[in-house]
Amino acid sequence: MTSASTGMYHVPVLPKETLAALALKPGLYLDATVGGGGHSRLLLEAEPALQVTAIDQDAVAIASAQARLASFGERVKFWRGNFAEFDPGSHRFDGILADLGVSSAHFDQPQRGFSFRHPAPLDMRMDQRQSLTAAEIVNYWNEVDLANLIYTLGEERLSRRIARQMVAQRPFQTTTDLAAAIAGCVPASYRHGRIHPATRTFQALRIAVNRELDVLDTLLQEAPHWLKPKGRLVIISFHSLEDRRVKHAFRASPLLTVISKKPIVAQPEEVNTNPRSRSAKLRVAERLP
Ligand SMILES: C[S@@+](CC[C@H](N)C(=O)[O-])C[C@H]1O[C@@H](n2cnc3c(N)ncnc32)[C@H](O)[C@@H]1O
Repeated sequence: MTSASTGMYHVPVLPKETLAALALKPGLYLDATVGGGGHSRLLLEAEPALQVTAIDQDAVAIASAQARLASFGERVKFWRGNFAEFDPGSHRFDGILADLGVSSAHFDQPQRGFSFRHPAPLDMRMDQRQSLTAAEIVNYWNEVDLANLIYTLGEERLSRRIARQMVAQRPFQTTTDLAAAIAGCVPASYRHGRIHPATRTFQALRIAVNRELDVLDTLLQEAPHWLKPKGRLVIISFHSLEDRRVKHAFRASPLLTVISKKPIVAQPEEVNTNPRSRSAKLRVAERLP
């Protein structure tokens, strides 16, 4: 699907696995990360007596999902904001889905600054109402804090060297300038590796700008309370920092029983057609009766 209004498109990962994990039935579901509406659409099509509350903090994503899900009318309600700040009021859900992180649509909008393949301001905010941007971190944080950030959130072993280079060459205006500086300070073997040498640093910046681990912790704490008895909580994550948190929170929650002992991953056919699925890990838990 390409939405005429926004051009946003997102192929949902683990589609069959997500539907199975949610154990769909007539009722109310929460899509905490509606994005382009791919997963919500699958849910709405699979079960005609199902309704969805759809959340996204990104205005472009909400507009795109509204266009994509328009045909379902009143069966979908939208809320723009961070899932960590969502208040369900008196509603309780039969299932909650969170497909974490950024969507391919974010990378398809070069001006948002998520990609180092196109020159753009160092932005990286999913919610453009917030004030912290990647430019502020890159241009104002001290070297030690930058190195720690790149090491912990990017799992980048050359974090110190990259931080030193960033401080020496700043201020940076654009994504491509920053990526070139990083590529220029790493050994040649690293430059010719499987991924671009700036990939992990960009991941770290994005996670920090959007406080992705903090808001995930809040969601993992709150979401079990938003479920009906036997309601399902399904989280799809894309790196080990997130997956570890999901695993531990599910185990530690007195309200949940773990359904997936091991994370569910994509089949080779899906990885071949949707590269984003390669690192997807789905975990599912159920609210105790
Ligand atoms: C991977 S995409 C979801 C794609 C969606 N499942 C689909 O099939 O189209 C993640 C979306 O969640 C949003 N998002 C990420 N973290 C969020 C948060 N803490 N609160 C609200 N929305 C968030 C992003 O803006 C993005 O649009």
